[in-house]
Amino acid sequence: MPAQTHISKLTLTNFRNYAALAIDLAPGAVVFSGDNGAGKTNLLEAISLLTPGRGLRRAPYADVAREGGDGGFALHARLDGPDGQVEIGTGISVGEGEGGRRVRINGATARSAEDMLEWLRVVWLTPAMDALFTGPAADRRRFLDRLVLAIDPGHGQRALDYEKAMRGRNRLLTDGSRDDRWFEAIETQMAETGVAIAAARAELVRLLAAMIDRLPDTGPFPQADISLSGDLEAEVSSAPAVDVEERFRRALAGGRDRDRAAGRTLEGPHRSDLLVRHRPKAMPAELCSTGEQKALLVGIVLSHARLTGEMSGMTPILLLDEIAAHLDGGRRAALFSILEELNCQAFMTGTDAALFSSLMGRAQFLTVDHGTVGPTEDA
Ligand SMILES: Nc1ncnc2c1ncn2[C@@H]1O[C@H](COP(=O)(O)OP(=O)(O)OP(=O)(O)O)[C@@H](O)[C@H]1O
Repeated sequence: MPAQTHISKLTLTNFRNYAALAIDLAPGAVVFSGDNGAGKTNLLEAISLLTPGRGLRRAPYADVAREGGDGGFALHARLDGPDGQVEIGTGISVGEGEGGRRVRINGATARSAEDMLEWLRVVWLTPAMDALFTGPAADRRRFLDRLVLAIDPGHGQRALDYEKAMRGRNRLLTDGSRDDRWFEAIETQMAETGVAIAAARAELVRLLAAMIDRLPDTGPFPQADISLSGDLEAEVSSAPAVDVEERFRRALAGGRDRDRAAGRTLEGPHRSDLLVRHRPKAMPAELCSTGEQKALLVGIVLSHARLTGEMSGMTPILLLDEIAAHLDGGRRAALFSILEELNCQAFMTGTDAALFSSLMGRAQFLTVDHGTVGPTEDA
């Protein structure tokens, strides 16, 4: 079993509705309760920004800096892990723009945000993800690419590199460029990164499917069958990557006229989709009821947490926003016992602490009240 990593102290400065906050946190389950708009999700968002990317709301940094503050914000966590304590911090300073996020680890400036993954993994589930199965494929690709970080911390950068190259190609297409050498250079890069993306996704799906199989088949969180729709993802599972790269590069070169007419690149990993089926019902997830979709998603996210722990050797921090509201009593109890088995620090939010009453004595209960956080009185 992976060693537990948990946040023992969290500090927020000028972040959302918090001017200055410092809270001590216990390992295991932590329940944030409070009124609507009190700042519960903001706390989870702060923790989610201790990983690369834009956090669980994908908000511009200008939005997360406190209104009425100086335009900057800072987040800081003390982690207790298998190798002792580590301090990680991030934020932007006054006057720095969107690209100005800094990361510090034990006081030293990190090379990139990816360095945080060496110390901390964060897995989240928010109400915004309720539309994952019915919403646009782009959301599922983004979800999938975040899952891949469990097995490959370099995946985020690779996805950015591919996007950048593809935008360059799309510009050539819409400009009507016939500069074959430019096209070749960009397409070679797209083939290389695109196939690496497809290979990482295919591997993630293979490993995650094995974790999902470990969910009890009659349990409250049904097993899902997951697969990928993309040609590249299918090809890399059965052919050497160099061959797939060459095939993709030729397809891009041969597809220039078609893509010129469309005004964009029509083939590549930016078009593939994560397909999810409810196994017991043998039905596509998007046709399931709202509650069934939520239960499927919880199963996938918990399986992903388990995979992250096994691959990285440290337990991820789980952020489960408004989780209790969506689950009946039986499912809540099942969730709590899986969380205990996973041995993760798990932050859960809700307007009503009573929904978590079965965790009494086994969790830290904190009340969030518009910029302050303190122990929940009747917990
Ligand atoms: N940049 C900001 N500066 C100051 N306050 C902000 C900023 N961004 C958001 N807020 C405030 O934060 C509050 C929302 O916090 P949050 O979304 O964490 O609430 P919540 O407790 O999760 O509520 P709910 O139960 O309704 O989901 C709102 O009152 C909002 O006005």
